[in-house]
Amino acid sequence: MRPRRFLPGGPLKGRIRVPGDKSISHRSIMLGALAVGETRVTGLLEGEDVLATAAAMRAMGASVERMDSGEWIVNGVGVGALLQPEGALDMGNSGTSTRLLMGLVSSHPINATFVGDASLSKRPMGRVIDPLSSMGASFDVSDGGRLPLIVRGASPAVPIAYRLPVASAQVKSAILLAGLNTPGITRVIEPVPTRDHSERMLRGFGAELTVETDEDGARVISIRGEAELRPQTIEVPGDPSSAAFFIVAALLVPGSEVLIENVGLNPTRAGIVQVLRQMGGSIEEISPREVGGEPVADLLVRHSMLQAIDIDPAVVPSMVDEFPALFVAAALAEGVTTTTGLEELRVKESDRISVMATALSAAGAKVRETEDGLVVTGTGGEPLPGTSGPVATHLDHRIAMSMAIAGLASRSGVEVDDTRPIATSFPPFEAMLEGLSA
Ligand SMILES: O=C(O)C1=C[C@@H](OP(=O)(O)O)[C@@H](O)[C@H](O)C1
Ligand SMILES: C=C(OP(=O)(O)O)C(=O)O
Repeated sequence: MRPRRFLPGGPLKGRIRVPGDKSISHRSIMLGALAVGETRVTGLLEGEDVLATAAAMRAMGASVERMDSGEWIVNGVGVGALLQPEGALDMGNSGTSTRLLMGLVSSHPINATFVGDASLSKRPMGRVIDPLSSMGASFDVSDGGRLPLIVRGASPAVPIAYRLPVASAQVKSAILLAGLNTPGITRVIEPVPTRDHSERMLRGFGAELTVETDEDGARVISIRGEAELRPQTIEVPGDPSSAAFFIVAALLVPGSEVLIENVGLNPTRAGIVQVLRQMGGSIEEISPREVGGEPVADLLVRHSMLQAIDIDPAVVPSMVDEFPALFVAAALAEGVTTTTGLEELRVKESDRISVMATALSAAGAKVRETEDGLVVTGTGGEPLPGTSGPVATHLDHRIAMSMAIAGLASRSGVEVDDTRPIATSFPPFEAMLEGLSA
């Protein structure tokens, strides 16, 4: 364990550029590995989760290399040509790697064993096993539907039309990726829209993919297999989920003014910006532009007095990973912030509702846990008292970073029990924080 106490240290000032988007980075490597020829990726997130995806694609035959310039070169094998991996695929802490790769393996004539760390081994995989089984794949898995498990791919797999029972981009993407090597049309019906990077990128790589809206307003995504993907040159925009920690920190610490460059603002991801603005946060978008087929802007964030709100559950999918940071913002807002519809947070790297309730309470915040959310009574801008001992982060990077930010907005600091998991999604987080506090 690597514990650290995060202390209040005056206003945050300066400019930063957060690392590349994690969702887009995973998909760049996976799709590059399925295209014949050379895919070039700049701005790739070099976090442990994405490196787990890279290692897995190498184990299945692709070449994935980092150049000295920082650019990544992927030479793919072609859809249908993934090789039998020799050992188990170690997914580390990464749900995205696991679920999306289970989809890929499911329609290839190979078997793969998936293993992961203690956090990932508690997370539900039944949500992808069900649809992938209907496509013909079979699974050796314990009753709970958790890692470790073996996927036995089907060849040929059979196309399905599947209505998502949970709002999950990972489940959607697993099915679409399986559809790449499945003859015919594979369809995913998505009643609640989730991040659409897979759709955008599959199209960009040349797959035949359409998105329609049915009479009930659900998105119907259809992909034709067996697809042929063409290699691409990709520039990965900055990760809004990583930017969120610095947005919240700058809003909470008096006197702060921070420019965060190159932040991806895809509408299926940018809910946190919208919600913090509704709370009165000053977040200005500068030079809006397009990077790698995604809307991007620089964000100028200034300290603001936040007002509590009832958060509309309809925005949840567009900020599903940002709730731990949002809870910290709510803890210093004026009034009572209510969140609902957050059941999915309980099956992330940790149970993010209950872990944040415990951690914020330890720091002196007033929070009440409900079945599907947290009710937070804010201090009205006063710093939180701080913790006397370490708060437990349960191998969850977003809990560690959220509580680090809570420490900046406290009187005596917040001690985080383990900062190592931060490297899964945001290796330079602590260095950037120090740079802004200096
Ligand atoms: O598709 C993706 O890249 C992701 C989807 C989300 O998971 P769910 O689909 O499980 O909600 C999100 O929490 C995760 O960080 C990344
Ligand atoms: C939920 C997350 O990631 P994953 O599901 O890929 O582990 C996250 O990064 O917050």
